[in-house]
Amino acid sequence: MSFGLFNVPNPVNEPVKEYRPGSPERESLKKAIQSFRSSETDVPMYIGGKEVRTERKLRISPPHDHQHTLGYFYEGDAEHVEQAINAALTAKENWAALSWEHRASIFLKAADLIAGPYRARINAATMLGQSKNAYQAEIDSACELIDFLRYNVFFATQIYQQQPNSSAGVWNRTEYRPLEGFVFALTPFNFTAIAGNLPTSAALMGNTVVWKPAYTQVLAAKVIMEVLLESGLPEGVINLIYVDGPVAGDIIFSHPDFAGIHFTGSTGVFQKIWGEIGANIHKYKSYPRIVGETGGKDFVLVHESANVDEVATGLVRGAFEYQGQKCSAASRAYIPSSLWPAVEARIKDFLSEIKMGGTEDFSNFINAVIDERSFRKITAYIDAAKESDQVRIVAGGNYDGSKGYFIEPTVLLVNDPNYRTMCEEIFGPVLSIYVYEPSEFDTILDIVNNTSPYALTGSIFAKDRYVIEKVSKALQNAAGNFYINDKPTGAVVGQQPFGGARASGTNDKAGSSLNLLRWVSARTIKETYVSPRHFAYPFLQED
Ligand SMILES: NC(=O)c1ccc[n+]([C@@H]2O[C@H](COP(=O)([O-])OP(=O)(O)OC[C@H]3O[C@@H](n4cnc5c(N)ncnc54)[C@H](O)[C@@H]3O)[C@@H](O)[C@H]2O)c1
Ligand SMILES: N[C@@H](CCC=O)C(=O)O
Repeated sequence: MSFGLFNVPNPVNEPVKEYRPGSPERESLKKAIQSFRSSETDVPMYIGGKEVRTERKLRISPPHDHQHTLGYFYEGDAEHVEQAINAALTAKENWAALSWEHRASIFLKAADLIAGPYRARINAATMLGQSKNAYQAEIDSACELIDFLRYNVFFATQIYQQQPNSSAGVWNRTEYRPLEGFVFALTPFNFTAIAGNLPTSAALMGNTVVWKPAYTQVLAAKVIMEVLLESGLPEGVINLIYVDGPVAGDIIFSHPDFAGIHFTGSTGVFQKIWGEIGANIHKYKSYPRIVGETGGKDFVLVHESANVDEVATGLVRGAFEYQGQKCSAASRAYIPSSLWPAVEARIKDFLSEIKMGGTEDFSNFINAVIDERSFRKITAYIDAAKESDQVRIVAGGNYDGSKGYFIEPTVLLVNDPNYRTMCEEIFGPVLSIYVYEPSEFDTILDIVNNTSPYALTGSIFAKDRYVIEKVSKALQNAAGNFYINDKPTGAVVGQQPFGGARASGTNDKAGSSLNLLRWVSARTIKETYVSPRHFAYPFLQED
């Protein structure tokens, strides 16, 4: 019960710490890394507030040092999926009835815990478990997750404040109920912030959740759960299970109380899930909300008026930060022949300065790709490019999976703008470049627009304002996040709401009120103060 219309603290983006040598944040991060490396972390499932362990213990290892054991997690089966659904449904009534400010307080506290006492621990878990360097981990698992938690509370209040007009004698109200049933959060390996945001955004709006992360992200997922429990999240509100995706899907997508899926991952998996939900539609009590942000083939279009250093920097950061394992990564670039020799030289300069290795050595910019499956998939593209007479390897091209899954940042120059690495999502450190004649610029716009089924992110580098406007219009549907004179990655919560269209997802913009709206079902209430007491209209009376 609330006796006040409360204002929430105004959110501001969490400042990114720099981890310079000698800084206190660097020291505490190194200690947290050492602590994870020197012991084996036990990673149970969390169902109905209880830690659940099974006979099936699976090893967790750093992608950059796959022989080392960081700990073990416990794989569940169909029974654990059922238990998690039941726990979510049991918790639903009390959670949905809790005043919004108390729900909000739990997530605001979680943000403060990550900003403070858990910062080093969640960053270290992400660095070791997902092979992200300190700076990339700080941006993701600390700052972006903190921002999601704080901004979502603010956006929730904006939604609750949206109320209808009322004419005389009437009070109209809208209440934003949680969905009936439970929400399934299915999260990817590459962003700890996304893993945290997908279950918590739905829970903030009063839903209860079954959360299944990627197996390669469970170490940081455990830290998220520790934070939520310390924040006072009641049992059963978010239930974290480690179950094979299709096993979980079979049960969840045929359950009558399935109310929605909050998904981030590959396009293929999302399309399969959408098909399953469609086939089962008659089984559900409500039409489930389907929210999915998926793959990309993100472009950088360079005009001859662009600055070479800005282009080369945007390409190297955009393509190779976190080994290119960002849905937003610059993976195809179109460069005018007039600029290409200078851009090529600058990219090679930059790449010669880049070091590759484990995340424990803070001087490494490039670390390992996530697992052996990804390593094989990415290196198969590189091997095929080496064999092809349509491709010249401009930089990189070497790899070594013996200690960790290391792949050099690789730049391919292709002579066909439809060569497969210009069209398909590789999700690794591979950038493909097509060099065009400046006179062909309009043709290139069509090619950028039509080469891939995706429409996630893209950017234009140009100084000519007429060109910038022309490209912005021509590529209006080619990207959900469009950048001018910047790399196509690095969206910040509250500043660049994130998501793509076409095959890249439902574009429900994580980190905005648009996303939170998907987790509520509005009820309109009309109250009439003096109700009519007879059916007849006044005009029926005789003159
Ligand atoms: N658009 C975005 O905002 C965004 C952000 C991050 C990642 N991504 C995309 O995610 C992908 C990389 O992440 P990933 O490799 O973890 O993705 P993925 O699709 O392999 O896995 C995502 C989740 O789905 C589960 N899953 C896999 N197959 C399943 C099935 N058949 N049924 C049910 N669940 C299943 C996985 O276990 C994981 O939890 C890339 O394609 C990337 O572009 C998109
Ligand atoms: N939001 C992130 C990408 C998340 C996908 O992997 C960015 O904008 O770079």
